[in-house]
Amino acid sequence: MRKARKAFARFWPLTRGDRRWLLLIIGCVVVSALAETASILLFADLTDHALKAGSLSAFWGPAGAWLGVAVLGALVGYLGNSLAAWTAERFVLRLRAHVFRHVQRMPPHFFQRHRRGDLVARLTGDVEAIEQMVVSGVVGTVSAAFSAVFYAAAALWLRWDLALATFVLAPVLLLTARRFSGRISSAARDERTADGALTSVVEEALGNIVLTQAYNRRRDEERRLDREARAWLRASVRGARASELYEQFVEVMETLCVLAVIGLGAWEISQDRMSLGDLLAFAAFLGYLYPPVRSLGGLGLTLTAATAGADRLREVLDARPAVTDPADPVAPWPVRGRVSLHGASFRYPGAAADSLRDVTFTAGPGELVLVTGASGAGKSTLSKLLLRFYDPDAGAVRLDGVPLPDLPLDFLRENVALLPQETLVLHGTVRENIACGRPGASDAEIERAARDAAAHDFISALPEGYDTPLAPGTAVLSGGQLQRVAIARAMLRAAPVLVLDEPTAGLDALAARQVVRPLRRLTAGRTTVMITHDLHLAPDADRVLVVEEGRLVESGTHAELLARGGAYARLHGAAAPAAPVAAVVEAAAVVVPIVDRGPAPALTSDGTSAALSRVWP
Ligand SMILES: Nc1ncnc2c1ncn2[C@@H]1O[C@H](COP(=O)(O)OP(=O)(O)OP(=O)(O)O)[C@@H](O)[C@H]1O
Repeated sequence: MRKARKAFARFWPLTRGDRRWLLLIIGCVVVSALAETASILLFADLTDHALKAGSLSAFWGPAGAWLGVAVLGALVGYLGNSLAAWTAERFVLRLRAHVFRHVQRMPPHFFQRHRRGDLVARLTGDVEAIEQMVVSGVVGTVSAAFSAVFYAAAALWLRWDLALATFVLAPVLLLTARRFSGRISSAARDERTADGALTSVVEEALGNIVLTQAYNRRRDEERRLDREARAWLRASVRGARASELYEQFVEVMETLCVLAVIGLGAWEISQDRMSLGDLLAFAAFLGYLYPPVRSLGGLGLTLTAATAGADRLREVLDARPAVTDPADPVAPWPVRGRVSLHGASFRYPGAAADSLRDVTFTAGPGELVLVTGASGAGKSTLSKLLLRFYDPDAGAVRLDGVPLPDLPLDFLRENVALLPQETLVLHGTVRENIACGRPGASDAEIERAARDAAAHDFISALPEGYDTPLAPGTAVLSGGQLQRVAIARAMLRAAPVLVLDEPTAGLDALAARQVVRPLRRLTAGRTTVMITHDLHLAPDADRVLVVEEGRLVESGTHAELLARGGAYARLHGAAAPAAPVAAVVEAAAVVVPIVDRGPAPALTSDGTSAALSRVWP
């Protein structure tokens, strides 16, 4: 119960703005309960004066009043119930937006540690479970409490001694509900967790469909789904059984009570101490009294089920973003594009070792700095510090000499553009995918960016041109074409600083070559930090930095570092076998005009023969 109170206190503030509607709903509930009480009393009147006496003239008065009360009750009930549904859905909308806003600010490692499907389940099922507690729960409890009080008062007014005799049932109902709530709560928690796991399996299997089909993993995925579905089934059946057992127990108790009332009533009538109308009205009040008492008893059950959802949402909401906007930000200025790291060290939360150690370097306006190193050396981590996905644990990262934590995040990311390793596609047309670099850009600007990115020709050749719809995971464009769309997006952004994370990764030699020229155009005149294994771009760089196990071990031009014969020379030597092929492709491209021939083929084992076969078909 303490947990439920805590969960309630956490989410109740989100009803701000709707509380007057909640009051109105409760008002409607009270009027409805009053109308119901009045109609039962009118029914008693009709029984005693019209039915028993067989008098039609005694019928019209109470019948008219009953109809009036019924119509009023119906109108108010309709208004209250519609308002309640509207308020509940608004709450769900607001809570989901709140959680989504929070999740969107989470650092990259959060998404590596939470399964996507589980996050989806939290944003859907768990959000609704909390609504059951906070909005429907409050309305339900208040209305049940009011109804119970009215019907109990009416029963007491009719025959207080009979009423008291039947009220002994209430504590029995409440105690039973308490006993059941533990069982239902644990089943609800298991069900919510299983729901998250189930969504994750479906999401992961569909996301990996190529791997699943190519490696005949369909049976394994089906087995995984079956395992999670069975866990869900077990929890859900366990919960349903406990609820059903409780319901049926209450049902039997109520029957016992009604029988007792009829027995006592028959005896009272035989002694002439009660009229038939009064007995029927009394039985009706009891009949009306049980559902609200039952729902008050069941409130604990709803609360425990909702608490399970609240726990899962709290876990997400309590995760703190790695970085936040400064309380007192530096005023924006026209950025020149000098980025620097000063003794920066960084360890991912929960990791055993530093991913970057004491890294210092500066990239001046217009410079191209290439960062290379073995896999896992810490290159991508460097890009995360430059974009301020994380702050370093020691040292500082600066833009034009200003520490990044002093800048508004939006301003920083307007001025430092990232071209990430994976080509990211938004749900929208090709035009919208480019325009998101600078919302509000004109069609002419979008087309100019596409031309500069060598993307205009293949976009125009698409059946719907710039209006071709794209979506994450769809294969309308090849990897190289998508990369050029991403370059066009970055062109449009026109940020003074660019961070390119492996811009040619995952592309075959020909596709890689097709993005080199657009990349050169993109980086011209901007400060560029290019993270890459592809050392063919190194001679173009003003400086090459070599990272090894999180440390900056070498810095200099391509020629200087080769002459030094150190880490860079070793990396260059390791990359050497690919060089002649790339050179051949480059040379061939001068003779054979490069045209887009549809999606790039998958990389061959040596990453080269596919490219060659496309140049010399
Ligand atoms: N979320 C994370 N939590 C813990 N450790 C991480 C996380 N992300 C990366 N690391 C670790 O940090 C180190 C540097 O990783 P990083 O991705 O920066 O390497 P990289 O040089 O870009 O590698 P690659 O060239 O393969 O992309 C690695 O040892 C990696 O295991």
